[in-house]
Amino acid sequence: MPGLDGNLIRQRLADATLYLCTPDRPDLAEFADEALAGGVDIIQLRDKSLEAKQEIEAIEILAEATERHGRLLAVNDRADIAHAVQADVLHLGQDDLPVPLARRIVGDEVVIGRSTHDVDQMTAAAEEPGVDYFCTGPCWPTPTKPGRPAPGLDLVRATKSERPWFAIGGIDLTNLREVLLAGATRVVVVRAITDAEDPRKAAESFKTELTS
Ligand SMILES: Cc1ncc(COP(=O)(O)OP(=O)(O)O)c(N)n1
Ligand SMILES: Cc1nc(C(=O)O)sc1CCOP(=O)(O)O
Ligand SMILES: [Mg+2]
Repeated sequence: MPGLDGNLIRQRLADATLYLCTPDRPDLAEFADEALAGGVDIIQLRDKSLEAKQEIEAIEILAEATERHGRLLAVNDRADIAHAVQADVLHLGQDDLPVPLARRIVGDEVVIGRSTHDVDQMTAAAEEPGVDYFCTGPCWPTPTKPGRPAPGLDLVRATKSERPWFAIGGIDLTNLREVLLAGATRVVVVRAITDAEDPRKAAESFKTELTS
């Protein structure tokens, strides 16, 4: 099955407001289905404990769900896996593959995103050729990324870009308003949906606030 056309991927990215990263879990198919039904626009398998074979198996579960819901599938860190599974999105942090090298592997159709943690990184990601979107964070220190210092909402306030960008880190339904007031219009979350008793309802609540 061929991957999605790059223009369609970029259109979906432009419209995306809610991005979910999830580890593998026993109920991954059902969880992804609920989160996507609730309005998650992009879903990424983020699980550092998996070997490549298990990672691909989990990504294939997400691929089935994102295709059915017409949403985007993201792969973290691994350009080779993103290419092999025909993912829509590859996400790269500051210590991951340089963007030009990743582009050689995934080609031009796939959207590439970057993590940024200070104003210099954010400014670079807003300009760097080959970057389609970037994230700024963490907004608050988060156990999901232990040891990563949080630039906080000051970085969100400093961010201005024509490129789509997402705030990340420690965001939940109790502080989402603050993130939006600081200037973000898109967010990435992990625990706020992965730990929710009802992931569909949690995603719906995010979407309601993000789109109102
Ligand atoms: C959408 C999104 N934003 C940020 C990250 C973090 O990337 P990175 O800094 O490379 O850290 P790891 O996730 O690889 O631990 C992300 N994965 N996705
Ligand atoms: C994976 C990740 N990257 C971050 C960054 O700042 O780049 S913060 C983060 C974890 C976000 O998890 P939660 O929503 O559970 O706080
Ligand atoms: Mg990474």
